[in-house]
Amino acid sequence: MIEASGLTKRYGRTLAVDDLSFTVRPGRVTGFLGPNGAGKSTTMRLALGLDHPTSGAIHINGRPYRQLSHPLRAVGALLDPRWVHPNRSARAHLHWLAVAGGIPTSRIDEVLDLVGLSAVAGKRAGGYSLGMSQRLGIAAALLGDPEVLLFDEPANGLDPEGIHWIRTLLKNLAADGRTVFVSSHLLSEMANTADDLIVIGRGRLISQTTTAEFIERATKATVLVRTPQAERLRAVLTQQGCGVADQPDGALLVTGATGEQIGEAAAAHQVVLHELSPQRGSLEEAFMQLTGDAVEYAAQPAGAEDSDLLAAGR
Ligand SMILES: Nc1ncnc2c1ncn2[C@@H]1O[C@H](COP(=O)(O)OP(=O)(O)OP(=O)(O)O)[C@@H](O)[C@H]1O
Repeated sequence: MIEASGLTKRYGRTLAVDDLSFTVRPGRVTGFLGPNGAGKSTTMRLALGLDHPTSGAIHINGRPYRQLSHPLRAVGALLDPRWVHPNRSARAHLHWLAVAGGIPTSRIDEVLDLVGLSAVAGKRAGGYSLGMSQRLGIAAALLGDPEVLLFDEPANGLDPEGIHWIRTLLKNLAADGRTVFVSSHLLSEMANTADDLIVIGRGRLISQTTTAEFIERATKATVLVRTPQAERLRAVLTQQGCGVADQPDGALLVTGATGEQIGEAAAAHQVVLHELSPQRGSLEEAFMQLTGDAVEYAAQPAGAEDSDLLAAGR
């Protein structure tokens, strides 16, 4: 369990984390979402005792990180995959961590196997790709077989097969009863993996819900209607309090009623329908609607990557 209460971190004039309160429960994957610069990494660093809150607190299993008696066995974290000494092999790096953390060295081969690095475990980490470094970082996080796991953007640098692998791993870790807290600036990545979502923007909490509720609430349901009697239907629906917007091709986009309700209203007023199709906003739209005003860095459209465009709320 991870609990933040009134967590605040100020760097000079920047309020990186602003009065955040949330709970991350065991047995579930919790996605920690927000555009670039929202304060996700800062929150994770505060959780791991790598920085001090300006005010408020973040506790792991009821205590601040620094007061945990066996921190490596209680919490595993992947923050920056590139912090490994470049001349050290994956095996040597994990050996060093195991000895320092009082973890049996027999665990090294288990975690190397788990992350698929056994074949390259003797090679120097400086030659690893970003994806391999991510896997080594995840191996290090799992070394102490911890109950609580924090991963900062774990899919960074992974290819599609690697992304699928990390999704399955996160779900399995949660199914074991662990607390799994994973940051990402991409909602699409989290929507398939996370059971719960904590969404922040400019350091503040925007929403904490289950992923299903978030999607349901944030995507505004609309119904696309085609009829040769558009004016008549518009009058009927407007009278019932629906929103009706004209589409360039003559169709109507209706809000405030389900397809069923629109169909029944049309039948009651003898309006012929040619099409009645419920629309669902995309997850990215939902995320952008929620975080659009909370964007720290607005990317330039020219040459910007998709992820930057998303983060910039475009
Ligand atoms: N050590 C620091 N000194 C000064 N400002 C900092 C420091 N660390 C973070 N910040 C600022 O705090 C804010 C939040 O940054 P943070 O890295 O936590 O966001 P993030 O959500 O993790 O973003 P990203 O997705 O880009 O990693 C940003 O404005 C950042 O510039």
